[in-house]
Amino acid sequence: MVLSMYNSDQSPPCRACQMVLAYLKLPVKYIAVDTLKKDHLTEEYLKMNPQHTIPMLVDDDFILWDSHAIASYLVTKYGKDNPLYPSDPKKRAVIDQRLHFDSGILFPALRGAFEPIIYFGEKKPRPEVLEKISSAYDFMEKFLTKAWIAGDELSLADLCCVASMSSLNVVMPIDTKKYPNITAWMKRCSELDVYKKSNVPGLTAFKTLYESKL
Ligand SMILES: N[C@@H](CCC(=O)N[C@@H](CS)C(=O)NCC(=O)O)C(=O)O
Repeated sequence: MVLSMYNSDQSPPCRACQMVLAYLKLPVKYIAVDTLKKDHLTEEYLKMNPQHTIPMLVDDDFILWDSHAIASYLVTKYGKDNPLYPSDPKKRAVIDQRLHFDSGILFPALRGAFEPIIYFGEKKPRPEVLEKISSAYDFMEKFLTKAWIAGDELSLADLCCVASMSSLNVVMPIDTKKYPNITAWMKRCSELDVYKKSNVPGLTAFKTLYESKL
């Protein structure tokens, strides 16, 4: 097995995969992709991933993109029966639902906020974007009735959602009084070794970049 991942530490979906790789203690070679320099739009990259997104995993001759697909592939292939992504159909289904929530709600809200600022010179997030973030926070608060986003155990869904949520917190700080469940969950996540090792450095770089453009 030779794993490589096309990566940028600032990218929340890349950080989610980094946390999964670190959790499973898998050796990986990171290949830096600078989207500001359009590294992801080269002919060579597009041949591998026509959707030109990062993260992209290469496992020998197998190529896979999308952080959620990568995260579940890694546990299914290399972390058999790991509680991060249990094989019990109902437990797995709830985790999948939260992963789709990240993919369909959290990350699009984040992307809608940071792209116009980082890439297109806008100076503050648009009001409709802030409304989407606020609605995403409302959903998260309701989901978080247990310690972790999919129940009593830490799962892939926590690692993916916290990469997005910690970045959304840069764009629109989470109101600790209005969102006590989110606040407690974010604290729990921030105490994980993988969060400290694989989310904090990229999150700090994302914050610095985002704030430099305001
Ligand atoms: N749903 C995808 C989103 C990936 C994504 O959009 N990544 C951004 C960086 S944070 C990217 O690749 N942007 C460049 C592009 O889409 O062309 C995932 O979870 O991997």
